[in-house]
Amino acid sequence: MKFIVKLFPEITIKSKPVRKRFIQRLQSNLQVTLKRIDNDIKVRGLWDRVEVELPSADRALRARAVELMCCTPGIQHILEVDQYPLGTFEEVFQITREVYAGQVKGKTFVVRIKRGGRHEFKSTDLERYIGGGLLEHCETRGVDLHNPEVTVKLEIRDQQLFLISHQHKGLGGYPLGTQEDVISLISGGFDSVVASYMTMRRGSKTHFLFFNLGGRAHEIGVKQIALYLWHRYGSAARVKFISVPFDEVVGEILQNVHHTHMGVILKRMMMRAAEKVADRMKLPAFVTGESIAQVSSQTLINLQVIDSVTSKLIVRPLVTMDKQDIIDITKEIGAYDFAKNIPEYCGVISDRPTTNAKLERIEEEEANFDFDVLAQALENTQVISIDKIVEDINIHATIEALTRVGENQMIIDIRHSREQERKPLNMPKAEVLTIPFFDLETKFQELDQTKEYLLYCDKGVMSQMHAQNLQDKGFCNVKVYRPEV
Ligand SMILES: Nc1ncnc2c1ncn2[C@@H]1O[C@H](COP(=O)(O)OP(=O)(O)OP(=O)(O)O)[C@@H](O)[C@H]1O
Repeated sequence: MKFIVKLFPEITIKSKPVRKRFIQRLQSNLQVTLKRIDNDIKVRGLWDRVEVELPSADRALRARAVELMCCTPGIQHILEVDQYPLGTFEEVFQITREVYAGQVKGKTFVVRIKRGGRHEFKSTDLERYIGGGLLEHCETRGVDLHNPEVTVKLEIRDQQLFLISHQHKGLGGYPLGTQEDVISLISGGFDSVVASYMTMRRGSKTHFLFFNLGGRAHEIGVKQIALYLWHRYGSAARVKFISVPFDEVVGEILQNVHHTHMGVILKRMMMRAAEKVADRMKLPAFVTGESIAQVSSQTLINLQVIDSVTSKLIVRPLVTMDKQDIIDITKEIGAYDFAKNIPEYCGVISDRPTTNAKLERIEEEEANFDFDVLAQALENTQVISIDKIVEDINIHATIEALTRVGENQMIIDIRHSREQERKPLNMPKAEVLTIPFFDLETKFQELDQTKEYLLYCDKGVMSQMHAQNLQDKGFCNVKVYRPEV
């Protein structure tokens, strides 16, 4: 089973050495991720494409490989290809008919052939032959050269015939690692999640920097979402998750800064800290999810005052985007339910925040701020490799995790319904409720509170976060269920 991976068109207009480097990177990214699903998958980078060959035609393997390639930056589309030795026109037609008969029935169609190498026929001759055959044998609605419902695609390279049976849309963008690394300031909300995704898609290894304003449950939630993004779109390269405890910085701001300036000053503190982190990692830029006027503090004047605190480049991929478009992207990339579920944790909720920050005034306010508090927060920064997040959360878990279900206990499977269908939790002896994590908080209150509930998810990360969250809200009858593996 073979795939032809077509490059994102912007790669093909690069100079020769740059294009070569990008193709090599795409090849190695695909190698890293595809080998995880089957060690015998072969990936070959060529001048105008990357070829991927699976060791078998197993359907599950094929589906996983397609899903993985569809989430890999740098790919325009993925062609699923069957390969045959090039025979006579009649043989080529018979093969084409076998693959396409069902697809062209009742539809208008066109045959398109791409040919490379020397042959004694023209592509148009073969297109006509096959088109005539399909017309005669397949109950089509006829040929339409301009707006066909189905395009029958063949490629001939030397003495090989490639028949494209399916086409999948790729992610576009540049192969991960072809652009400089960046650090994304991630709060777990819609905006920073989409901003992080956009820099990954554009080819930058994207590290995550989180300022913890809201305690352990917030941190687990943000780790979960960062892990999701990395796993799905960026796992060809390892990145860091950096967490800075910012509660005392917020406390210092609350005590010593006038309320109208708190928001801007908090962001300036974040930028100062981000600069130090970026310096340590020798990186030139960080990323935020701000967009003009989305909230009253995100005016151009305020953003300029925020920027002036650092010499690093602040990349704002969403700067002119509408909120609804941003939310739509989270749905497309599968991050909507995660982001929606992250509560607003910002402790610095300004009453009538300034929309017109003056640098002088901000600096006056900041003169009252004890910068040792910021230095201490930076001292306490934690850096972990993103692939160690699950381990880390489990090591530091504060909620008791049980391996068995006892009397008066019920399991709540909090996974997304997609996951529940894919891998049902089969426990005939226990009572299992299914409440996806995004409905949990509201539905939990309606449950019989004389019982104890054990939350279950795939890796034990979501269940820790939500159990913690419910306990913080005063529900003591909640624990985690983690079966032994
Ligand atoms: N706790 C945090 N940790 C890391 N970055 C943060 C944090 N809070 C805010 N940011 C960064 O600042 C940006 C603007 O945050 P703000 O809270 O003003 O807006 P927002 O629209 O709520 O953002 P988001 O939807 O990303 O939470 C965020 O997109 C993010 O990049």
